[in-house]
Amino acid sequence: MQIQLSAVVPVPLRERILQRQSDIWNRDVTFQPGQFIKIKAPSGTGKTTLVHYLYHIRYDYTGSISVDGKPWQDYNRDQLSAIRQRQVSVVFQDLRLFDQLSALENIELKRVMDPQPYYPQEKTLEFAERLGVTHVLKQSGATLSYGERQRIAIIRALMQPFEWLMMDEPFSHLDDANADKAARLIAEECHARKAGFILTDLDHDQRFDYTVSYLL
Ligand SMILES: Nc1ncnc2c1ncn2[C@@H]1O[C@H](COP(=O)(O)OP(=O)(O)OP(=O)(O)O)[C@@H](O)[C@H]1O
Repeated sequence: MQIQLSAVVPVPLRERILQRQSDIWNRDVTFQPGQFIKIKAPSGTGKTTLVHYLYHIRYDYTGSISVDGKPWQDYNRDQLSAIRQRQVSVVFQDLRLFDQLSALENIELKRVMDPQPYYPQEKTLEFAERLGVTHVLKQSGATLSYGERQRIAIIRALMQPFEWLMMDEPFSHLDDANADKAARLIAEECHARKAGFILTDLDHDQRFDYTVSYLL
């Protein structure tokens, strides 16, 4: 799945963005299948905005974003839902866990609604063990620490099929050892599926072997 950005400029940020250099905003950029893409973005330059545009849950921009040659706007609701079920997985900066569900239920929610789940439930337990969150699986989302929430959201994203995995500052509340463990797992899963990976971060993340690095 190829993603093409053509002269994308967020409407609310137009003035600010056009005053500075960016490798992404107002440029023509193509993300090729399987690429590992680093997007370094100083605070407030629109990192989260970009991830929302790429997942097509926000559309207040000029220019266009095309997926396999077709603008996001031309996909209907069923097609978008199928893409989010099987082709694009995301970890938002605000993680979007349900407070009233347990950590395990949060991970399982999307998988159990999938008629052809990509992985069996045992995989959740294996990933939780690898990321050191087995002991919190029964805890409610509301009681998890932020670092635990990040690891649960990462596991949830890995449990579904994807051709692109997008993560918005996924390690911001993890210490180096835990971030390294999560990065190893993410890289393994992306490579096994020949999937592309897009990571946005404030700094120069060095945990992945990136194909290309952009400044937002
Ligand atoms: N709908 C909107 N209307 C006006 N301004 C907005 C809107 N959405 C976002 N902004 C502004 O756009 C800028 C970029 O927001 P965004 O959340 O994408 O930043 P970010 O780069 O992810 O920042 P951070 O690193 O702080 O998370 C911010 O200054 C924000 O206040």
